[in-house]
Amino acid sequence: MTGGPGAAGSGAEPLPARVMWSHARTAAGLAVRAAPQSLAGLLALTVAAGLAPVGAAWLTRLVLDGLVGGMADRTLVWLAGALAVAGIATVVLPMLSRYAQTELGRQVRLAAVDRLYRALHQRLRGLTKLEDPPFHTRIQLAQQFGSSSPGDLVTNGTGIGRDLLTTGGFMVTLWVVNPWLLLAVAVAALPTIRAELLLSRLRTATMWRIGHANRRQHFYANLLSMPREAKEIRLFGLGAFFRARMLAELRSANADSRSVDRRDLKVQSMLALLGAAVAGGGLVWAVLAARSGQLTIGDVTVFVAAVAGVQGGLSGIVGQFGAVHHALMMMDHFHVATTTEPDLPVPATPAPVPALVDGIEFRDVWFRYGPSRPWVLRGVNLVLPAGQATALVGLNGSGKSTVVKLLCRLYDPVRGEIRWNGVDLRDLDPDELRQRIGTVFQDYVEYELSAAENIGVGDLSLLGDRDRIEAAGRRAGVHEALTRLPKGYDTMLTRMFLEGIDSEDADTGVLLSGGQGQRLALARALLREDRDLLILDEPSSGLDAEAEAEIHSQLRRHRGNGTSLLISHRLNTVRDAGQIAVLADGQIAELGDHDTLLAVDGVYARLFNLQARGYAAAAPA
Ligand SMILES: Nc1ncnc2c1ncn2[C@@H]1O[C@H](COP(=O)(O)OP(=O)(O)OP(=O)(O)O)[C@@H](O)[C@H]1O
Repeated sequence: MTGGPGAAGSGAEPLPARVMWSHARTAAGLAVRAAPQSLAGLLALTVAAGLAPVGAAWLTRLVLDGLVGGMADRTLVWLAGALAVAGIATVVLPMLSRYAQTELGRQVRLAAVDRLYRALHQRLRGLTKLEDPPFHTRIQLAQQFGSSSPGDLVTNGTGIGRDLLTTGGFMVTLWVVNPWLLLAVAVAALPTIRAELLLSRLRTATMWRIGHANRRQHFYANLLSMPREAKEIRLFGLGAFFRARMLAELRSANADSRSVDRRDLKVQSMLALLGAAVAGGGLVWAVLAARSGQLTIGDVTVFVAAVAGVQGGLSGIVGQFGAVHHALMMMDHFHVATTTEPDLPVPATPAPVPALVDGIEFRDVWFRYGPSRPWVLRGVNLVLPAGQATALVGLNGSGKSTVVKLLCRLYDPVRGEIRWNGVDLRDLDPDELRQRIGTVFQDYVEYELSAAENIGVGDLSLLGDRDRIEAAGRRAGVHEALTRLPKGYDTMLTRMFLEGIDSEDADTGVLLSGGQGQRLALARALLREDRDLLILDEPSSGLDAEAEAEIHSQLRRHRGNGTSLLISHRLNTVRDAGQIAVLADGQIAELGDHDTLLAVDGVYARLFNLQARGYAAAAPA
């Protein structure tokens, strides 16, 4: 769904003229807002550059006819001087306008990229659309538009303006010399225009198809070059397998673009031949006409210049029109991405997010990841009381992380509601809600930033507060490890992206161990420890048993009466939680504290006893 005009459904079919115009206006609006002065300067240069060749041709004619016809020396000198100036302008003005085009293109590109990412950030506040493959391809094509097409639009758009002026001027010239030739040149240009439009559509449809192949190709290319994946790729001997898949994607993309290039070549060659035939015929006529005295020498030169000028101008216009058409079709992806309906509806005046005094209630919550996907949650009823730790346990795939994502309002329930202190999450602004939550996600991110920044991004207002960052590092049990790094907390946690530090020095960037990385993510969440809700989705799965016990006792001590949701498969780490909820078959199957659930002798008791027996069996006799 889109918010504005047009936008082809699949992204591959031609766009109606109305939509094209609308996109052209949007592009012009971008340029006007991005750099009004550069745009005004470029327009002035374009007019001058467009008319300079016509002026030079007419002056040449006057000079030549003046020479042959015995014009006064003084007038001839003036004309020759003017011709010299026009000649210089013909050479210099295109260079200046190219510079101005590039500069304006840069500024429009900046504005386009800003608009795209601002829109993505403001409209896509959940995950649904980002996880939708066709929309994701749209975003990629919109990014592609943002990085090159604004410049193309400026260059080709003003190029068309310049060539229109030049062509118009030479057409008038041809009209004066021989109207029939003007007609022949114009008619010869018509198939060119039609062919360019068709080719442009073909190119855009091909890019859409290639977009999918390119994404897969990049995925395989990354697999083959990223250190994280390298272990498995080497161990399982997957290099040749993934390389073959990558090359297959590349070959299919190549085949697609090759077929368009071939059609391009065929059509362009035919059109060039047609143009050459018209020009050649015109030249023969002009020579014969000069011989019979119908044309002067000046007429012949201006005629030759005009035929070349009109043909060059028309083919320039048509070629650039094709490029503009293509950029506007690409702009459709930009338009769709920047005007897409928000994935999380937010009321015009969202309710203020109240402090969590009572708790959070799941009321008959149903959820699935798409209309054709199976239900993950089938009527979950659960209260997370304020001031208490709730543990959520269940088998793999039972929906625990889904509950976390719903709590953070990364999706809305399909049915039912989640109430934060009595207010439906749908009535709240997701950003404000998230301000009140600290989370360690199961698939936490290790940013390619310094260790301090990796913790600091948990609360941007504390990014420069080294004391708070180190305190969080201490509580997450990662402080010692971080201080031992080559540059302490300022060490970059990457070996890939060493900007601003000594890339020659291997010690300047490091990779943390899995457990250390997890502690770092925990420290990031702990920076938000004073928030109303702390969610820990398997925060200690990578930690050794001692560290895990230590972290949980730290959390209990520091959180005190805070509200938290803990998810863990190691049930001994959640046995102290105020209540334990067991998620099974999309519902809360059991609820109570550890002792109650053991007494119930259900799923929890079975899992707990299984783990306990495992530890007992492993212990030395
Ligand atoms: N983004 C997604 N798109 C589609 N399906 C998803 C997505 N995320 C999870 N699922 C599916 O939803 C179900 C529940 O997944 P979820 O991650 O919530 O389970 P979990 O209880 O946290 O599992 P685990 O214990 O393995 O972490 C699974 O069947 C999973 O395949």
